[in-house]
Amino acid sequence: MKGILRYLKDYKKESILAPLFKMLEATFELLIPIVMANVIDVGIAGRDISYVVKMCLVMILLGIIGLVCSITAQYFSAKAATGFGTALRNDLFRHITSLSYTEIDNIGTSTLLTRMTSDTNQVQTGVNMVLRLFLRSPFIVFGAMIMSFTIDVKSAMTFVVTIPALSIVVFGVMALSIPLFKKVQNRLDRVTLLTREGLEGARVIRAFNRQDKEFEEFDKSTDDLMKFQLLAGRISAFMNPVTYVIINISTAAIIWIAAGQTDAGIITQGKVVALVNYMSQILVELIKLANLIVTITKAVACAKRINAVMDQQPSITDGSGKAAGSPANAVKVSFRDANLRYAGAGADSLSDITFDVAPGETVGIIGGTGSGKSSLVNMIPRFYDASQGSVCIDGVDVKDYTLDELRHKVGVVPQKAVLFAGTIADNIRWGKQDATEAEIDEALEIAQAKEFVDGKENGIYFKITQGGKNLSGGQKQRLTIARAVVRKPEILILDDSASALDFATDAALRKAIREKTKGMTVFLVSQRASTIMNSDKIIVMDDGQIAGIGTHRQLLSNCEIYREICQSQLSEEELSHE
Ligand SMILES: Nc1ncnc2c1ncn2[C@@H]1O[C@H](COP(=O)(O)OP(=O)(O)OP(=O)(O)O)[C@@H](O)[C@H]1O
Repeated sequence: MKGILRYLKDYKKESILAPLFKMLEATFELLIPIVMANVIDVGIAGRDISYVVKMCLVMILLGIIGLVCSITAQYFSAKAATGFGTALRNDLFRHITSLSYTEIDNIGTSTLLTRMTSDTNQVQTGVNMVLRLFLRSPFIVFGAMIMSFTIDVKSAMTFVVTIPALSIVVFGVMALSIPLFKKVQNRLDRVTLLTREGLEGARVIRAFNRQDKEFEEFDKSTDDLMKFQLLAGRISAFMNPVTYVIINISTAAIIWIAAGQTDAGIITQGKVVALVNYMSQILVELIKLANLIVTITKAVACAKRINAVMDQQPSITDGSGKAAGSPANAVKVSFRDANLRYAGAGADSLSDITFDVAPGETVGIIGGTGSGKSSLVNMIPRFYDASQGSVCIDGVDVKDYTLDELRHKVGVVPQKAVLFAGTIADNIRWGKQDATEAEIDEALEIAQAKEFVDGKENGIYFKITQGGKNLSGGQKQRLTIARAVVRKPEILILDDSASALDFATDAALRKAIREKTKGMTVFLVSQRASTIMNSDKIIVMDDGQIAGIGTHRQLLSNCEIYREICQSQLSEEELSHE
């Protein structure tokens, strides 16, 4: 929590003024029972109507001043808390975007979403409540006690018994409910996770007719959440009757003792009413204090969860940058005895990967599912780092480039086509911010997307909805290819990114890449032999290892796995193709 409070640094003035105005409001509140006592003792006892009216006006004035102080305090605390929330959210988002794939895999996107939304909101609410109440409530409790002692020590002794008794009930209930609130929070996380999965996977759920099953699971988790919420609610509900019993007994005790004191002529009737008023003020503030502590506990728990994300350092960081401007090399990309073990995995997903790629070469990577094709290409832009061995571009270890330099050199089209809400042009310009319309057109042409984009209303200014839902799978894939190509990277990686294209479009795409991106080194990952068979070099992956490297023809004669893949997919004619 302490670390997180640094986000209040720009709101020092508001963070001081909010509690001060709350204290001022409390001071006026503490004066009201005294004025009331005077109304009774002087005005009513002496039948002095003008005094009663005067004192009532004083009370109204005190009320108005109190209200102004309260509104001012609310303004400052809201300003500080929302400013704090915004700064925290921005920093957290910036931090999350700096994390590497490994950390994001470990934490999980659903958890990150909860940290960014409900956890930050909870901390923000905590800050708001603390600024308003952490001085005010104790101030009223002690202030009311002191005022009571100045009225009459004997009667005020009731407070010495009542306040600890009330505190035990209020804080006891709080102690019981805090662990329950934590459980409620965890159940809420589960409901959020299921909601997210349910919404994201709505189409798959319907396709597999899993609605009932999914609803059953959702129902179970909301029931579970309700069970703990009810339990926490029941315990909290227990607080009111018990505190009111204590307060009523104490009020009776005060009236009993104070009546004796009044009979003895030590205090007046008005003072008795003031004592009773102080008693109610204390009760209200103790309840507020207990709620404040519950809110603080929740906020601290959420702050710890946010801090745990903040403490995660990106495992992949900038290199020295000395590699910038490294001279063109006879070898564009080279892997040397590279191994990759994912965090938490028991074994290497890739081992002993060694190969060289010359500038301008097209490299096909083929193999069964899970054989390590994506893992291999993901090491080039450093989405994951080699656990052993090295990966070099232009003779320089990828770890020596700054991430900016590296990601400039390498264009990646991932397996899953992800587009963002905005126009087609906006999405293509992710690849190159200042791309002209002609450059966008050229990229679309290479990606075989020009025809369908021209057919859309407004062409490149056609609006894509969230996640590209108004485009087909193949259209989305082609736009993600155009987005990578527009930058004209030195190395282009297509990770099974033409899987939704028909054979003719796939062939036209490869032809365009070959002809129009001369000098670009291209990695084509695919499970289709026809996609990679014309590559300058083909790498056959099997169980995380290279099973063969060569041209189509060489591999047909010397790589059993490649031959099997081809025999299952290609015609006799293609099998004999050179
Ligand atoms: N982020 C990850 N964390 C842990 N293990 C992973 C991760 N990504 C991949 N793996 C594991 O590494 C192995 C290789 O996976 P990879 O995705 O590289 O295979 P692939 O050949 O590209 O498969 P496909 O053709 O199905 O995409 C698999 O056993 C997979 O379970």
